[in-house]
Amino acid sequence: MDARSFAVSYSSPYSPSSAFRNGHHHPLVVNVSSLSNCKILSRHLTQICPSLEVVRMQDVATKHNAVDKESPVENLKDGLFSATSSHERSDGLCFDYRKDESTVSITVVGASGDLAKKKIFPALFALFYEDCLPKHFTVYGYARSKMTNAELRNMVSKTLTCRIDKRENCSEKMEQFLNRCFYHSGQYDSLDNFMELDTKIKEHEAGRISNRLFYLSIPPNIFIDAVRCASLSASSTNGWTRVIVEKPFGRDSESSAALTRGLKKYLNEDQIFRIDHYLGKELVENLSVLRFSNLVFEPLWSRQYIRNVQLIFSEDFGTEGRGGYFDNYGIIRDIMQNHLLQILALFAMETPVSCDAEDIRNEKVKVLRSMRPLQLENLVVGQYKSHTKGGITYPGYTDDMTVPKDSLTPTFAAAALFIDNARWDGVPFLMKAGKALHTRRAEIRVQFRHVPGNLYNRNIGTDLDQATNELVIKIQPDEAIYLKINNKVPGLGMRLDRSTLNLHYAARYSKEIPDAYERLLLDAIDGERRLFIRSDELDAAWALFTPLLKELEEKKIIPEYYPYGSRGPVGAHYLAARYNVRWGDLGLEQ
Ligand SMILES: NC(=O)C1=CN([C@@H]2O[C@H](COP(=O)(O)OP(=O)(O)OC[C@H]3O[C@@H](n4cnc5c(N)ncnc54)[C@H](OP(=O)(O)O)[C@@H]3O)[C@@H](O)[C@H]2O)C=CC1
Ligand SMILES: O=C1O[C@H](COP(=O)(O)O)[C@@H](O)[C@H](O)[C@H]1O
Repeated sequence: MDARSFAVSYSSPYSPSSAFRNGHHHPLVVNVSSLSNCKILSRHLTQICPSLEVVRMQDVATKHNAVDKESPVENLKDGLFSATSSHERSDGLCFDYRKDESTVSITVVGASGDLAKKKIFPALFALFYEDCLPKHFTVYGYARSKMTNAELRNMVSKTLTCRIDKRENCSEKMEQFLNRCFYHSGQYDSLDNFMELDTKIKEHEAGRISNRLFYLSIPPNIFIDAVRCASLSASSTNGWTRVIVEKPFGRDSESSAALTRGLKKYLNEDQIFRIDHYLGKELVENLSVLRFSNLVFEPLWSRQYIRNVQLIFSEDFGTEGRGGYFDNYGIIRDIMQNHLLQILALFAMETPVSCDAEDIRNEKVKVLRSMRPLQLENLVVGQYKSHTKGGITYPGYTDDMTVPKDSLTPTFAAAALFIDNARWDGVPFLMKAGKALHTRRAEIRVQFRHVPGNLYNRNIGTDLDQATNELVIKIQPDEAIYLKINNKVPGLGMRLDRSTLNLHYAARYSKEIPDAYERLLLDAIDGERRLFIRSDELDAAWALFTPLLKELEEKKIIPEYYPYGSRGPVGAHYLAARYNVRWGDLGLEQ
């Protein structure tokens, strides 16, 4: 940061406009107390001066020595950002100051792989298309495969799509994006190869402040090698360096702790962004909004009114090509211990002090630590077998060439979990996750208690369960939030039926819903950690599943076989019935 910068402490009475109107032709460097203040101020600034570029400088001053020692910004901490504009306006509100503009270099480690092609490059392009990426950004693909820049661009171009609702300038934008993508071939454990990458990155940084994001899109056995080399040979010397780590974060408490120890040899906890892409899904992000910004839900959100909660994940395809990875993990580690448990924690946590990452993650950890470790008697496991339907034969799990023929790895699991705290005592949280089932969906179902002394019991019939309210949060596909209520059928008689108050996203919002990876990548670039998993959360999550996973493997529990494309093992119904629960996704009306 240049010595001509000046600092202003942001508190609510401060008006950013005064600083501009005073005619300062310097970068405005503002110390704000929190990320949300930072965002509010940033909005104010850009309203006053639309051509202004606001750049967060988080971590710059504190972590590295590159800040000019004479600079008044030397001691500023989190929330620091600078504002610069490239266009001077005639009213003098804006100024031209480019020297301290920062760059963001995003390296996709494992760029030749499935996730990079399917999710990461398309998400980066979508962010670019929406003008969400910083002005000076560059993307690097890194992997062992030999490729030229042109070959990487060609590979990436095949998976880029534009928003359906905004197709203008699509091919032009794609070309601009691809021109910012470069490839470097190297080994994941080579300090020299990462040094070469560093040289390339520096060329593009052209002396600006350097911020670097590494996305580890590689198998977990090489995470530490890659982090060691990236950190020692290619981390930023004057800006931030962050690493997005993909799951799996180990396969039990011990291996997860070892991975964390390995990562922390080279990184601080706040440089590690453990991704759980379900946290980036629109309806999962909306869960807290639904609970904490609507008076009608939060008072009902406890054992007093809620009978059970169901977290359901189902896919209508098998492991298809990922059997080698999957067989070492199974559905409990692949979906339950992370995606479904994260949703459960958000669903059940107490009101956080604020929306700041640490406040939310503190509450999630408390929920996880209040849970009983999963017991074998509360678990049903299944594995899909081959099935022929309509002349087509669908393969069984062990038909996959990469899966051992005698594999007992579960591709389906149903579990009953309990939170032993005052709010949720005795409420079963039922999870169900499976591959090769009859449908693809992810949803949360909240079944409420019966209405005490219901005046209308006579008009409902004998099945009271069918008449209780159910709130469904449909995460995917076809996002929706709907509440099942009882309603009088219009007419002279008094007959009740089940109706639905439905917030169907496609009907309500014309804007296309961004992919989870877009939100998460943007957050990682912004240094927003709210949707990433902290190490103590991870430890608490593994503590719930590790003893059971060991028992399953030691006892060689045989899964219940279910046909490809079916509704899964019947054992899941018995498990639910033990807690007087009926799975909400299997009824006639869903
Ligand atoms: N694919 C998906 O849908 C999802 C993936 N993930 C996680 O994301 C990460 C990446 O996944 P994905 O892209 O599917 O992985 P891939 O198996 O496609 O591997 C990515 C790249 O890593 C390199 N690689 C693969 N195996 C090895 C090896 N044994 N030793 C060294 N390098 C290797 C290859 O690049 P090269 O040979 O060119 O070096 C490959 O292109 C994994 O951790 C995975 O668990 C998480 C959620 C979903
Ligand atoms: O993490 C994973 O998620 C996918 C499902 O993600 P979705 O966003 O398509 O619902 C799953 O297929 C995969 O097995 C798992 O590793």
